[in-house]
Amino acid sequence: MSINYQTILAAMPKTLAKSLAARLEQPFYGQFTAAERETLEQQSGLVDHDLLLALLPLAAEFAYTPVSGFNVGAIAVGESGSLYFGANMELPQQTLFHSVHGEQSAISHAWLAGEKSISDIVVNASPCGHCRQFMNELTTPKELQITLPNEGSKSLSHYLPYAFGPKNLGISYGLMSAPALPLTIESADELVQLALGHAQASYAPYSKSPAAVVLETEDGQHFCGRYAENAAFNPSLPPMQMALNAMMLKQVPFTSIQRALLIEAEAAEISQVRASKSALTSISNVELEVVFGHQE
Ligand SMILES: O=c1ccn([C@H]2C[C@H](O)[C@@H](CO)O2)c(=O)[nH]1
Ligand SMILES: [Zn+2]
Repeated sequence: MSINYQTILAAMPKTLAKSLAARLEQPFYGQFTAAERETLEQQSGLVDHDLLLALLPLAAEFAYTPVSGFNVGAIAVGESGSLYFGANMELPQQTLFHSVHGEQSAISHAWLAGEKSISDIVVNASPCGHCRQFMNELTTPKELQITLPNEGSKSLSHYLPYAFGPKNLGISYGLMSAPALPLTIESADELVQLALGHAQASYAPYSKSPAAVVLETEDGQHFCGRYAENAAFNPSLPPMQMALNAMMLKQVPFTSIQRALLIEAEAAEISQVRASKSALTSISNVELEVVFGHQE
């Protein structure tokens, strides 16, 4: 997991490569603030979607694809104007449903960074049906713009007509804009408290089963994943996948995990325990710790 920036920069427009090279001398974790985006625009002469499209090869470099070797890069624009990279992730020797798509990765990146909505998704391949359905959970299908290299910008409604979504199941809010879920745990363990906050912020309007994962590395870094449910159920993104994807975006090897914690609600409708264990065992020997909270 280490990116060879030189090769990527060499294939980019010269003005952008120069501007990026200066920025990449600092640590870079697939995120540009609105101010950094403006600097890139000014220095490269590429604006709006042209800049985002030109950045996609860099986003795709973050992918981990031991099965397909097909790297998808995506960029989500948050309401703050910040840019969030996303890339697809496959787990080695695992059934394919553990995979995270590039679009899901960019959206969860923005969500974990505190964004409440997304205006644009720019991606280097046409979003698959699963991703269109995942994005429809954001409940802004008319406003959400999808931009592809040769297709310009079109709304999600264009890509997903006759959509099935939260409203069909009586839910009026959506992913990134949902009320917090009630969950309590009495514990002085900092990792438990961190995971608890993410479980309360997780999105589970259909199963009412909040869940979050925190992965701790040997050098004390924490990577969090919140459960992101979907009205069509199968495109739901499990918390373990989101946490592993956060590690991937920061280019931290999975072998550095020293603690893995899952929090969910006692006696909840559904459980993430077995799926989380099965995902974790494909990349780590660490035993999953499970802590149950109480839903009031
Ligand atoms: O919209 C799409 C379509 C596919 N993929 C990924 C999933 C898998 O890792 C690889 C091959 O399908 O590409 C995405 O990330 N987004
Ligand atoms: Zn997809």
